[in-house]
Amino acid sequence: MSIAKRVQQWATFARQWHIYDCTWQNPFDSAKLISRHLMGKQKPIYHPMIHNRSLGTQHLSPSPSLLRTVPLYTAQRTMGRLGKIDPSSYSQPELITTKHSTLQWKVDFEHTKLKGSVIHNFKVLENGLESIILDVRDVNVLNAEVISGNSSIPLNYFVSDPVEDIGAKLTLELPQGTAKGDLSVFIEYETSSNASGLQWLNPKQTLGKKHPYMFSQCQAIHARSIVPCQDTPAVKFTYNATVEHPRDLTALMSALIEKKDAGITTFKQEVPIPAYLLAIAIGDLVSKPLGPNSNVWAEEGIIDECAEEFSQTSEMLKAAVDVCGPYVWKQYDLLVMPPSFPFGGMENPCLTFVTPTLLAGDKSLADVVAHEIAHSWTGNLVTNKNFEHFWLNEGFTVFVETKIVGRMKGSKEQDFHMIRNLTDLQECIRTQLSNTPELTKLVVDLSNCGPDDAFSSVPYIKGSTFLRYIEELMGGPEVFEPFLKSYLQKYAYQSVMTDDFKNSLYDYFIGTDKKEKLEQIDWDLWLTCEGMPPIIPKLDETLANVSNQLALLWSTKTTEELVENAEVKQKISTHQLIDFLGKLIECKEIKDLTEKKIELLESTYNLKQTKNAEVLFRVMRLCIMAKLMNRMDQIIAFANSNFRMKFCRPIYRDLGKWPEAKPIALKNFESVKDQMMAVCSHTIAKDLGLK
Ligand SMILES: CC/C=C\C/C=C\C[C@@H](O)/C=C/C=C/C=C\[C@@H](O)CCCC(=O)O
Ligand SMILES: [Zn+2]
Repeated sequence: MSIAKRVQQWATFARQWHIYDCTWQNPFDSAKLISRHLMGKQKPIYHPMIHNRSLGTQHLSPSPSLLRTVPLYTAQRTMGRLGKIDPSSYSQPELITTKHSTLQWKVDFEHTKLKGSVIHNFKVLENGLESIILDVRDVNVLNAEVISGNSSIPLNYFVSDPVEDIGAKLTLELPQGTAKGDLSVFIEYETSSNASGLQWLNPKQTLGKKHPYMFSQCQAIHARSIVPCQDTPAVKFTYNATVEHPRDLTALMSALIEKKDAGITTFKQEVPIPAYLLAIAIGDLVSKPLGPNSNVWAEEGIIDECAEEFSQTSEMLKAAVDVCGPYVWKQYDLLVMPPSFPFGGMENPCLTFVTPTLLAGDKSLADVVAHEIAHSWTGNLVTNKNFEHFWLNEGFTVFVETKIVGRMKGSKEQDFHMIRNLTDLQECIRTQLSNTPELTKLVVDLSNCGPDDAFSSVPYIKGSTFLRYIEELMGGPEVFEPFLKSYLQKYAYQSVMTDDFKNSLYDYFIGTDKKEKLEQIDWDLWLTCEGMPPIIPKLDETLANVSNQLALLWSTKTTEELVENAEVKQKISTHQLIDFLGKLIECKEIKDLTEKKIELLESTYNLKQTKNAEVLFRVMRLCIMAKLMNRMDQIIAFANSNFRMKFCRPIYRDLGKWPEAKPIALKNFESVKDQMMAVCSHTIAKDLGLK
């Protein structure tokens, strides 16, 4: 029987029986490998197995007769734990790692595709490596070659069936006897027109209305939709890129610009980065300086507003250097994105992407920039090895962000910043995570869950609360900040797991008089318990007392009583207003929550005029809580004004729980979902029960 026929037979058999090889490949690949083994062409290093989530894994001898005697188990999900190091990646960094990548892209706005190639310079870690496994998602691979001196040898390659949320596995078969050491591979490919990591806007969808726009968002695992790669943060590589684009547009990347020449821009990133930090944006963009080695980029219509809103960027950078040590990325630019950008900010190196919903007019939301600056150390320099340890990126970043706030505005503001975060965390655990309490753990299990579905504020806020607790325990910032610097220095340019942090904390303090304090940290409680942080450190509540008091008044008094109350008219800061509204939403019961009360709220705090998205978001949620059908146009207009998930997910979730409003929400979602990035439409569809 020919190999092809045998493979076909095995593929059918393996699909039916849910058989996978030991690295959780898909049935077709397993079939191919098993057949090669039976034909004597494959060393028996691949052990077919049957996986079942509740029964675990059954190892099998690769004999069809034996396989037939195994009872039929139905795998509930075909994902399983993909790689040894990273459950969200097929790649095998323990065998081979990417050192440098050279990207060559032609941006095709007409077909909404990137077309081109990548050369990966790998380091092979074992003699006799048989294949390279890369992650891909909806990518059309056209050719693959191994480069040897001035010539190249074509490679056999095959792409597996895709697995939901994860994408597919690209296997490049290496020549026999491939030795340890350097190896370069050229891959020619094009992206799909609906690559999950890219967003294409037609001119009408931009501010200027004249030119198209394209941008990427690769975190957590969407880099694989724009380039075949080891899409795991366990691997870090430098890169060069040459991008061919319409002449009248500006191309930017998460790198330094080397040269711009008539529609061709070249970039270099000399600091090793994980694939999720690859980023590109192309549009009709202009810039304004924010400081030495720092500019803000945006469409011309908003550039002055952006420069004003983010004018504290240089001061924030200085504070961050004071906390974390030298800045290694040379440039710190901001790019203010179109409103469909799904996050508040993304820490793409040299070029942070931020949402235009930060443009409040009073710099009150610019702390997101402090957060993204902090990532220059926590996340970008010291990186989580896989997304189960995402708190090492985000918890540390929020911790440093609050220190930047503290250095710029004092300790009362710093602690209020933390308290506000805790209000948001409580809301998130009560609503978004109510059906998935396992995702409220600090370290999560992503074996059967895509990172986008696990994303929440838990790693951010529970993580930073844990660090603040440890800081207090060890003796405060004077003692802890030198440790933080040493941890960042020790693991700079590397990827880490929670145990690396734990070990370095012990190594640092074990020989000091703080040794006994270490024993008090209940790691299990903090890392694996569900719910709110088990211990809330003592925080200065001066500023929070005002928002607490207002939430209490507005939730317990009638509208008539409030009209007479002088306390509700006291002057409060924008942050106190945001926290007060957030706490009001969290109240178990709000007395007399009527149109009249919301109108009084709006007139008392000038809410009708506000352009602050955080304020507007909370007012819209209160309108939904009050079931004000006459405000539906305003609610939908807010939900359509931007597709930042922090805002539109809760709005859709709230509407989904209000029977009269649900059909309106569903209809609106259907009409706008194609303008959203894939991650946003995917998660909202899940929240609404459409997936
Ligand atoms: C425990 C969670 C595991 C993995 C999640 C990792 C990534 C998920 C993915 O959906 C990407 C997240 C990107 C976040 C970027 C910026 C955030 O800091 C924004 C926070 C929300 C906001 O302000 O809009
Ligand atoms: Zn972050």
